[in-house]
Amino acid sequence: MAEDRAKPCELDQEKYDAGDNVKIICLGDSAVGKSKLMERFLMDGFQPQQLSTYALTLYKHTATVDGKTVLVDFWDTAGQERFQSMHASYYHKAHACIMVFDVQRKVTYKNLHTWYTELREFRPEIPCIVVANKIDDIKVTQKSFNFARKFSLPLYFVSAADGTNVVKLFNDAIRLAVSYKQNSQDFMDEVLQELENFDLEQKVEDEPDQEQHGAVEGPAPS
Ligand SMILES: Nc1nc2c(ncn2[C@@H]2O[C@H](COP(=O)(O)OP(=O)(O)OP(=O)(O)O)[C@@H](O)[C@H]2O)c(=O)[nH]1
Ligand SMILES: [Mg+2]
Repeated sequence: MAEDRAKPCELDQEKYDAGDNVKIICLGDSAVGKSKLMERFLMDGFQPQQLSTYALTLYKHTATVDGKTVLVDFWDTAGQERFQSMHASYYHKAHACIMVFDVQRKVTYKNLHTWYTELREFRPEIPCIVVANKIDDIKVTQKSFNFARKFSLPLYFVSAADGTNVVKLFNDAIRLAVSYKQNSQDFMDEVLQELENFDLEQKVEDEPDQEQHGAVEGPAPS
């Protein structure tokens, strides 16, 4: 097993052009739970392969979309906050992006702007899902996070710790990636529409009249 892990992974970008292979990248500050989310989803058969490049993990996954087998490469990285940006090759030929923040740390939410700006520099059109992770520990509502709405991005409330919405998140990300590769926006529209009516299942409901206030980024109490 140790031998497998030690093997460098072949970074052959050409393979992403082939057939039904898609590349999905994960962005977000350190410790928001990117790796834990991937591990949660891929637990029954994931194969992390350490690349020779530091701190980059490639998770291989096989999915079935509309009866067809799709090979998915999930790209995960660590410690970006030290460099504040990713190398261009990380974005190269990505078909979808999962952008994670930690609902317990506001700074990780604020930094979504930086991540999103960089993503769009390299990949202006790929589907991007915003992920509010760690909802197991805290009561949150959709209204608290306007970023996704502002950019018309789907927003998922998840927990890598208890598994809430993790399978849905990754399956939808895969479908979006495949859909993007096939040059169709249909599934993106479907997801956005579905999430418009998305209620935080069994989570706290806000009073209806708070809905119009939107953002919660008020000044910190002195
Ligand atoms: N309560 C709770 N803790 C979580 C959840 N997901 C991750 N964590 C914890 O958050 C910490 C960071 O998780 P990682 O998955 O390593 O974070 P990361 O985004 O991969 O961080 P880097 O690799 O440094 O970029 C760990 O201590 C996890 O146990 C979650 O859903 N709920
Ligand atoms: Mg990590």
